[in-house]
Amino acid sequence: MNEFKNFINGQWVTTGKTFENRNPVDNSLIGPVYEAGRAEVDAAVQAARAALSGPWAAMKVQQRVDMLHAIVDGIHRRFDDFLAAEIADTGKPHVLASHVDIPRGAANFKVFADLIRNVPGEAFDMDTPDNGFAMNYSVRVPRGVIGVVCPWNLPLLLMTWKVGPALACGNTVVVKPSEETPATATLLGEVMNEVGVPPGVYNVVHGFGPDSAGEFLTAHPGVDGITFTGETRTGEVIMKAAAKGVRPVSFELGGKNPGIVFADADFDKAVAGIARSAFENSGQVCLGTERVYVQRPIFEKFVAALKAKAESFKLGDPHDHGTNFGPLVSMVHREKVLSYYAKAREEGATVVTGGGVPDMPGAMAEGAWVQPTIWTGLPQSAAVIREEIFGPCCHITPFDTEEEVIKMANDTPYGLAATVWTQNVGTAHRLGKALNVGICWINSWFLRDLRTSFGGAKQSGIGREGGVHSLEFYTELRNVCVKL
Ligand SMILES: NC(=O)C1=CN([C@@H]2O[C@H](COP(=O)(O)OP(=O)(O)OC[C@H]3O[C@@H](n4cnc5c(N)ncnc54)[C@H](O)[C@@H]3O)[C@@H](O)[C@H]2O)C=CC1
Ligand SMILES: O=C(O)/C=C/C=C(\O)C(=O)O
Repeated sequence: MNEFKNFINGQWVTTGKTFENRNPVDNSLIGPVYEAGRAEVDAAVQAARAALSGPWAAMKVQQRVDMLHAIVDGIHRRFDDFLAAEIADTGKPHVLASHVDIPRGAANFKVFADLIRNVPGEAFDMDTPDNGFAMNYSVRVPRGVIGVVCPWNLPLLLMTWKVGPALACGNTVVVKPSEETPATATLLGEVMNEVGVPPGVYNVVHGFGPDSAGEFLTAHPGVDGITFTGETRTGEVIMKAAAKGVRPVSFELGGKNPGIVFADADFDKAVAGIARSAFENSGQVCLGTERVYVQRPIFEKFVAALKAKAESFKLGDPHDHGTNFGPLVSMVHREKVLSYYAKAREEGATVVTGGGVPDMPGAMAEGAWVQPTIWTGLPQSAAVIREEIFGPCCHITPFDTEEEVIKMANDTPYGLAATVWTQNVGTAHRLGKALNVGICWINSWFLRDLRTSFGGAKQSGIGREGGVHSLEFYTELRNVCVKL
């Protein structure tokens, strides 16, 4: 049995209180997690603050870059350990975790190590009233101690997406992984020690949100900035905590993302693309598609083709390389998703496929499984078209004109991502401009260049991360004006 300790100042810390980490494949116990109380969170923040003026601060940029590359190598060296930990915590299939989660966990350090060595500053000469001149130039300094609050859907990927740039910029971090997925953040602590990252630079505190480690961390006055991915309502609570002391936040929040398929799209690619965006990671991706709009001439054919895709997924043991569909993250989350499956039926949806719990063999019958599900026939006001479900399901609505579909796609408080399928270049560019989202994919989905901006419009987030945009949050930009 594994146990999951807090990682504070380079040391493994237990506490008097534990909670259970369970494997959603069969609801079996993975092991206990030591919940951090106020004292442990305080110790982690103090350690992170002390590390800001220790050997970490004294490192030249190139030394920090080398250290980040050592972390990349460390993750690759322990690839199988990370893979096993992520699969156990989430139930996600081997094929997904080995191609997406763990490689991206390493890449998130590499991209920011490369960036920080190459990023230019700004400089302005100016004339002065005494006929002299002055020179202005910018320097970027670390923001300080960063509180990193993470979700469970892509645990290593999303945590390192924040920790990578934070460390590249010279900050120190206190990470609060999701209570559902404590393993890979903990394992990363071992890598940090193995490669010689100074104590206090990377800390991990385990626990829940309210009245637990999440709240204690985000309310802690020693935290200089908070980066968070998760539900919009949680973002509101964290923002209130951050208001005390006027600490900046960077948020990537919920979504209700549209997928739009025009009649001129490459049909097979569009079906495969929407199948991925609706069902990958069992629909537990904030960028995923839960609202599909298909132009009327191909509507029936598209519904039938997506149904066939949904019914072709292989559910089963995530370690089996043929499995491409896993359970939801927990029994609690399954209750939420199944409540929407019931709501869709109550609201009069046509259930094209799925809508319930699959028949799983043996111990897997105890796991958090749901069927991939497709609905049609509901009005835009229906709950499953308006609210984030975060499950493997989508509703498909027909549309006639570009104007009509833009209106429907934008009719949501969210604005994270969209995926549009068309072969008409004009349509593609017009949609790219008209959809009120942070990320618009054309003829693709989740195609990530880590140098690009990433984040959400409206209630889907605050700020952008990725490439140089991450520097805006993880550094203070200082202007130095020298009168010459
Ligand atoms: N990437 C995304 O956009 C994600 C969205 N979700 C959505 O959120 C729903 C609920 O999932 P949860 O895991 O409960 O998301 P959540 O937003 O409640 O939790 C995310 C993280 O925030 C922490 N947290 C919760 N309340 C907090 C508080 N008051 N102060 C500080 N930290 C706090 C949690 O412990 C966890 O580490 C899902 O059903 C899904 O709809 C969930 C996970 C990821
Ligand atoms: O590629 C990324 O950086 C992030 C992808 C997915 C999410 O942010 C999410 O599901 O929350």
